[in-house]
Amino acid sequence: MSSLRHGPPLALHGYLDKEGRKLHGRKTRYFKLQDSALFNHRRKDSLPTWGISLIDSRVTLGHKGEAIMLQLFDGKKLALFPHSRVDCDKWADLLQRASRRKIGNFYRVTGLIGMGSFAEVRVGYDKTTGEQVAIKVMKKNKRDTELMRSVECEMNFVSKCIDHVNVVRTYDCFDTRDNMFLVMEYMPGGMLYDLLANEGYFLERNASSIMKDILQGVACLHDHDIVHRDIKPENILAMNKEWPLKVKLADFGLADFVLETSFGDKCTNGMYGTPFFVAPEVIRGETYGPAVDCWSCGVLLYNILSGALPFDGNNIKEVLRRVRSGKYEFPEAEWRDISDDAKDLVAGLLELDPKKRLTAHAALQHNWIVSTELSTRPIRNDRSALGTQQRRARMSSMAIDDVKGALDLDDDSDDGDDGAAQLSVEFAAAEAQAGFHTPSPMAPPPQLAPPMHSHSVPVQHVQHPPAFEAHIPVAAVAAGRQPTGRHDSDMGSATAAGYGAAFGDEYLPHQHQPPAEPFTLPGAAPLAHAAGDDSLLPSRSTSATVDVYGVADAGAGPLDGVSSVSEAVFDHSAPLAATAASQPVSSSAGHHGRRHHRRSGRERSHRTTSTGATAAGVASAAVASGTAPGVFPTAPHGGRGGGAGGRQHRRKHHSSSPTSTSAVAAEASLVSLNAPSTADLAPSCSDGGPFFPSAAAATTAADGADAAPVTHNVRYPSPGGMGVYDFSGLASAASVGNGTDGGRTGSLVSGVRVDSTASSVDSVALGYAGGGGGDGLDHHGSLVSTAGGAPRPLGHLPAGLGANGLGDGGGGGPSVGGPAGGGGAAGGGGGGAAANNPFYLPDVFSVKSIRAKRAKRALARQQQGGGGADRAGHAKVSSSAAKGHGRTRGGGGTSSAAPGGSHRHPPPVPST
Ligand SMILES: Nc1ncnc2c1ncn2[C@@H]1O[C@H](COP(=O)(O)OP(=O)(O)OP(=O)(O)O)[C@@H](O)[C@H]1O
Repeated sequence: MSSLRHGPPLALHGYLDKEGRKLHGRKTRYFKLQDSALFNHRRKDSLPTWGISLIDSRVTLGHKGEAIMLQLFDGKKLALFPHSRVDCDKWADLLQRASRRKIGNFYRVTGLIGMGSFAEVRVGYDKTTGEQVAIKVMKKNKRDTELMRSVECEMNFVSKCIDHVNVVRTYDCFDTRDNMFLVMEYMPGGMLYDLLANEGYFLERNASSIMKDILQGVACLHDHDIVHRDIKPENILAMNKEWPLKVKLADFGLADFVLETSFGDKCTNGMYGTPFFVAPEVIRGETYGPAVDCWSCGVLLYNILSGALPFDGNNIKEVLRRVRSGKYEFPEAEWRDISDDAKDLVAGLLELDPKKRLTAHAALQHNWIVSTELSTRPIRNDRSALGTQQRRARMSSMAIDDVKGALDLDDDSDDGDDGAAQLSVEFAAAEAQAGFHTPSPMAPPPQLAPPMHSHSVPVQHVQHPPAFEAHIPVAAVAAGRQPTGRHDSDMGSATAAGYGAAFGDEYLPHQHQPPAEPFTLPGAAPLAHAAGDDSLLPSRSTSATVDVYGVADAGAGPLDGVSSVSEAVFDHSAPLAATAASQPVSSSAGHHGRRHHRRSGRERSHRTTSTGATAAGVASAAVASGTAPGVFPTAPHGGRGGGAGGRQHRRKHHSSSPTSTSAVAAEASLVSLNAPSTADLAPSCSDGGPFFPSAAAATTAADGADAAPVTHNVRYPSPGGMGVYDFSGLASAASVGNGTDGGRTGSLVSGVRVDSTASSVDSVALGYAGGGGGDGLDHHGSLVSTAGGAPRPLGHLPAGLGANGLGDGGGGGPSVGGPAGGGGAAGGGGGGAAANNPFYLPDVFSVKSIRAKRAKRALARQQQGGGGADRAGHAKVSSSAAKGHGRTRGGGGTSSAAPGGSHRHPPPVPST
């Protein structure tokens, strides 16, 4: 019996007759019900010819109880004839249940917590109990084998319903045609490593209790014959933020079941893992068992205690070679304060021979774990490198200095391993997947990303010293009403599109409802300013810079859902707010946004390198300031980033929709703001923190028209309020674009840079929809919106790693190019790569020769300065591809987003 709250995903397979649409003749087809999706196969073992979502469909019995009549939410009908009465009842029952398996019936979703390589995670609430939950949304892409495998793994794991205090619980699973939703226990503490990174010093006692939690979780999995295979910092989450920390294992995207062999071993195979943490037997290509997790625990323990990694290197090849050798040291500088017991446990876990390695249960009995008298000597090692940003930046900077060398690992003299040839190819795949690249010798080193907002807090209104130019990235939440006028009553706001971001088609309600009134949050004064429209700019006497980043993102109730999306740093926000308050919020944003967007569409090809007044095409955005996060639904059809592609798509499928055209306008009519914290924005911010050198701006229009280097002297307060990030040289480009992709529109809400000193829109700055595919219509005609990547100030991305993409082939981010041209440039070409995200590196690698080939190609393309790679490491979009994509029109300005490739082709709508 399933312990999932709303039952396990539904499943039923079998032959049914289907009535033809035209001739009313019947055909026998093999149908597979997969939770709320129904797939039609010609034969049992053939691939599906189409799939439909059953959510909100009507299921009735017809033909004297021998037929099942399906009326899909969009009115289409389908008649199915099971081959027996019993079958008919069974199918009818399950299809009816499937029609109600909409996650939105049970959970309410709010903000974005964070994004991984294959999924995004959102906060939500159980509608019945009000309990906070985390919802992992995995957008399926059948052609992305890595992704699908990950989905399957998670599903398999869910079926086991592990209930252990050190394993993140899975409460529910909804498997729809396009997405899989995992409802999990919410872990408010976030990633363990982020907490540790802030620890000035550390006691062994603390480390021991953390390790005990981890080992207990691992032991539980092993008891259930599950091997996690991806134990790494990202996958250890904390319940709380204060000592004593309680931590749990999360993320079963690589988990597998071990099977008993005739020798009595329990093992599995497949080369999966994360380079620093992977066990040597995995790299050797052997079959392996649960011991691989123990090895990873050893790496974690070493890392937690010393702040360093036992197997490190300048590139992945080097790292893996060291892992394989199993040789590591306890350098005196880092280990002098650490007890022998601790070292002994590390050594037991980092035993090269898996048979001699400590098991999780044995490790739990180790003296260092059970002892109550551990050393109380403070360990003062620098753990700042453990922080997520630092680790990701590190990963992204791990360039392959010698690509060929990496490919020829088997030539290494110290490495006589037979599997090396195979591995060498895998390295390439791994590196390509991880977005590794070969930097140009001229390129400055990649820089850390500015503060992110995985766990965000409400915006605070603060003042900065007048002399100080502040950079204000603001997420423009793509939201608004759906083109069809549908509205989710449950949301109580016009944020349906935002919801779509998280829930795709299945979440969006299909009833017609009167549109909601725009609302304003208490304490937040909205400013609507249309990009490029000087008349709407606030007049300020002091120098200030406002950058608005747009992100297609999920919204939710009035306050929910916004605080997690964005970040804002305000300079002189009071006058801004004052001006804002006087602006006609409701429609101006949308109106101007549309107008500009259209204009941009026409003018796009005429744009030149001019950086002034290039805001056209930018989603009009409302900027809020105040003490609360603000959401400002404004335009009637607001909240859509980009537009042209969407419009075309809509025309194609929904030409009758009266609002369809206007709905596509580039309107970021909602804006949410939030800042890291009050302290983060404190006026006392001063130099002393990380300070990055200028990077040469490199912006290139996607259509090859423009290059718009803009030098900003922008500084950005660091999250700790300790210093500033310098975004001098931040490349900026007007960049709004859509990529249509097989019927999905990847749209991009763009950003605006307003420089009030000049009293004009100085340039449009690089919003990005995070490559998330942005908004679009699914094949149901529902507005869907892939949550975009979080807004990030750009400019320091390594070449070729432009877009902050995580989505599914949407617009990709128009990126602002990194320092060194190449694919990452400004929405130009590679910038539009769907998911080439240096900060969310898919650091998983696998043995797949086909992928390796692709990776090789990707590398080759990257070397040529072409497109980036999608999240699976496929080379996707090159400049030329961007130019030539017929259905993609960037929003204009100095660049447009690349088309976002062709990730997603929804299955055809069935002929009914
Ligand atoms: N149950 C949860 N509660 C709170 N936050 C969570 C939960 N699960 C995941 N997160 C957060 O969501 C973000 C994305 O998680 P996810 O597991 O998708 O990716 P990841 O582990 O960062 O990367 P990868 O996909 O490569 O494993 C991370 O910041 C993670 O801390």
